[in-house]
Amino acid sequence: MAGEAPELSAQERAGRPFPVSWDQFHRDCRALTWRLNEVGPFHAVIAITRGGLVPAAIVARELGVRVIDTVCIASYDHDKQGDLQVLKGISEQAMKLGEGTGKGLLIVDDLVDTGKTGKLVREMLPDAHFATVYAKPKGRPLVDTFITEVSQDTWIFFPWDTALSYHPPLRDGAA
Ligand SMILES: O=P(O)(O)OC[C@H]1O[C@H](OP(=O)(O)OP(=O)(O)O)[C@H](O)[C@@H]1O
Ligand code: HPA
Ligand SMILES: [Mg+2]
Repeated sequence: MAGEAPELSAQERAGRPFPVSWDQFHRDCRALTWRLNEVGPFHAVIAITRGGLVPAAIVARELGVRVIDTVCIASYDHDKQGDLQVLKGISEQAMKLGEGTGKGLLIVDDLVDTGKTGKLVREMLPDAHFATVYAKPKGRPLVDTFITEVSQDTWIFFPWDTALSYHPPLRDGAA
């Protein structure tokens, strides 16, 4: 409709940028593993793709878990969330390892934001342990273990989505 304000993306609504470097991400994943080590052992890691693949690899390496499965979900088109689409479910083998309910399985994702993705996976594996590296308040109640909470109006920029670029100085003309 004419004159109607354009819909803001999640990133535009999220005023604060929170850039994360590879180093920082690796450190945060290791910190997550320290906590998870007290909860396990786990039979398998279930990565929520695609963002969960990176922390899942690091966590599985640290915990000595060699069985890694994926649940493939698409929801955000860049930074706008649409309907959740399950492109691939959990494998029969991993389901068996989790006794059909996810017992002894570790679900890993990079973050929870609204919690919609996490909720869907929890419904598939109600007894699994759900871990994320970062959590925003709306999604936080869904997560069993996480490392850093950021405010709901923060947008996390992951190292695989970003590149080094010039940043102008804060003060005009200081360049
Ligand atoms: O808590 P929510 O509001 O559901 O958002 C969190 C999910 O959104 C992102 O994934 P995305 O759907 O962008 O896909 P990707 O992992 O392939 O980037 C992120 O990796 C989480 O999986
Ligand atoms: N950063 C990157 N991807 C996301 C976020 C975020 O803050 N929220 C949902 N998907
Ligand atoms: Mg994701």
